[in-house]
Amino acid sequence: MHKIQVEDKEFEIFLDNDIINKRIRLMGIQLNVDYEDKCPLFVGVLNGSFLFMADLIKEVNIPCEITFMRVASYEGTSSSGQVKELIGLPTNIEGRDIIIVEDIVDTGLTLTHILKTIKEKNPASVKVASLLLKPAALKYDIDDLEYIGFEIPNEFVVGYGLDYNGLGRNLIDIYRATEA
Ligand SMILES: O=P(O)(O)OC[C@H]1O[C@H](OP(=O)(O)OP(=O)(O)O)[C@H](O)[C@@H]1O
Ligand code: HPA
Repeated sequence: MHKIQVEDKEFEIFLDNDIINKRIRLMGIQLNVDYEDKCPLFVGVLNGSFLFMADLIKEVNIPCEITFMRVASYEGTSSSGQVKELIGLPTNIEGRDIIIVEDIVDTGLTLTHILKTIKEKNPASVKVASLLLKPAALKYDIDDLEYIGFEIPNEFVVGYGLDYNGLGRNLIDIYRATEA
């Protein structure tokens, strides 16, 4: 089993880059079908979504626009319970079809906050594309989670944009912590 160390934590390989890219290709195909004849605005949630957004958008061949917002709630491996909006939405989104792009939905706190902010601005529609979802960790009901790459167990993961204390985002594969 391929193991790595990030700061004080040991991780083992969980999803390799090949599997991630195959799944993203399928997600792109689904988006091309669902948004045919539309021009959606992809809203990436920084920092974690930057690699997923880059790879997903390469699979999208309909007209579309891309923007980013930045929020933060995690300290180490746990949610602080508060979502800080560090960079807000720069674009007028009234009447637009919005696709929020997240790397992971864990407790759902971040997404709940983002959905509320976005819906207040009267978009035509809002859906979420998240590479990862931890169903067992969800504490909020989220109806708009339309495109999920992988449902994963309630374990801390790192790599492919996801960090542990700011480290590990550059790993091309996704790893899981070997212990809590
Ligand atoms: O469902 P939740 O429990 O809210 O967790 C999910 C959020 O946590 C991570 O962001 P983080 O706050 O760590 O910021 P980052 O994207 O800069 O890593 C991740 O990118 C999601 O946005
Ligand atoms: O498992 C995780 N890993 C990295 N960042 C996260 N943010 C929420 N859950 C996670």
